[in-house]
Amino acid sequence: MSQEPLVEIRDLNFSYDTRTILSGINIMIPRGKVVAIMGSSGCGKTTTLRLIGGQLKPTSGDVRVAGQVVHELDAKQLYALRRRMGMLFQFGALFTDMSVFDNIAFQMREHTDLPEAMIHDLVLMKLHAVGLRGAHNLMPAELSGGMARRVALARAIALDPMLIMYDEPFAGLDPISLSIVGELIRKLNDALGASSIVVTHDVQESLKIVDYVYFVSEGKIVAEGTAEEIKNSKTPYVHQFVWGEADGPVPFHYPAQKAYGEQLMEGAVYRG
Ligand SMILES: Nc1ncnc2c1ncn2[C@@H]1O[C@H](COP(=O)(O)OP(=O)(O)OP(=O)(O)O)[C@@H](O)[C@H]1O
Repeated sequence: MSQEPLVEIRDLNFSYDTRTILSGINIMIPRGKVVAIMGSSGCGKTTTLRLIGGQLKPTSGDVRVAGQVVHELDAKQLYALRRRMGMLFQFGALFTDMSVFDNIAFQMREHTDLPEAMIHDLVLMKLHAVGLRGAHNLMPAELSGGMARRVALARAIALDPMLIMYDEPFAGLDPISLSIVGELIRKLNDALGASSIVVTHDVQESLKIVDYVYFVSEGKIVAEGTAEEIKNSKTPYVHQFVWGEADGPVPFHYPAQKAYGEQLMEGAVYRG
């Protein structure tokens, strides 16, 4: 992709203590585009989002957002940058003791000096954008899973962010809600003129709405391309992931110590 980048990740390495999570990652998110980061559980997708948001610092390499190196910002600059990022956390995570209205107004009250009358209108506009204007008085417990996710989307765009990050936006949704949420991700991105990053396992749903995909496996980018290129990819890992095959480069079994009996048979256990 040759467009102007909003997010640029260069030669990024990240470890928790001695455990390497990401190695040599290069990702570019152009302005106006929706980009997916896909890969199996534990491959480092959420970690990548946390590095972009500045909650974690790289071991080496850097993440630039709107031209700024995130880990070089001081607390005030980082706060200002985060204000321009919207985030949908895994499972939406609404505040359960606040109404739908207050969940969305929360961001505006925290980060702006807008008068309450204007916040009121803006909240209703955001809810209208996700088709839930009529639900503003409900509590999260009164929402279906799909509605709750849409409220979380409205909250993620409360401050008109330039970058929206979605961590598993499709998890646990029925097929209809899934496609509504997918279409909203695309529609909200384009209406705001923002860029979006969608971290997901859900290949089929995201291929319908994204411009570009990065595949991460064991902390490295193993494939990338447009949705069309990914669908037609012959790369074994991508093929296995896209078509949900049990056999392929991704092992079915998590690497385990051999059972005691197996070790005995191989003479691997010393019996003194
Ligand atoms: N605070 C932490 N300390 C140590 N290891 C961690 C910490 N947080 C995450 N990890 C490990 O880092 C690896 C990557 O985690 P991450 O959450 O980025 O994966 P993921 O690709 O988002 O997975 P999933 O799709 O299951 O959410 C995992 O093996 C996880 O166990």
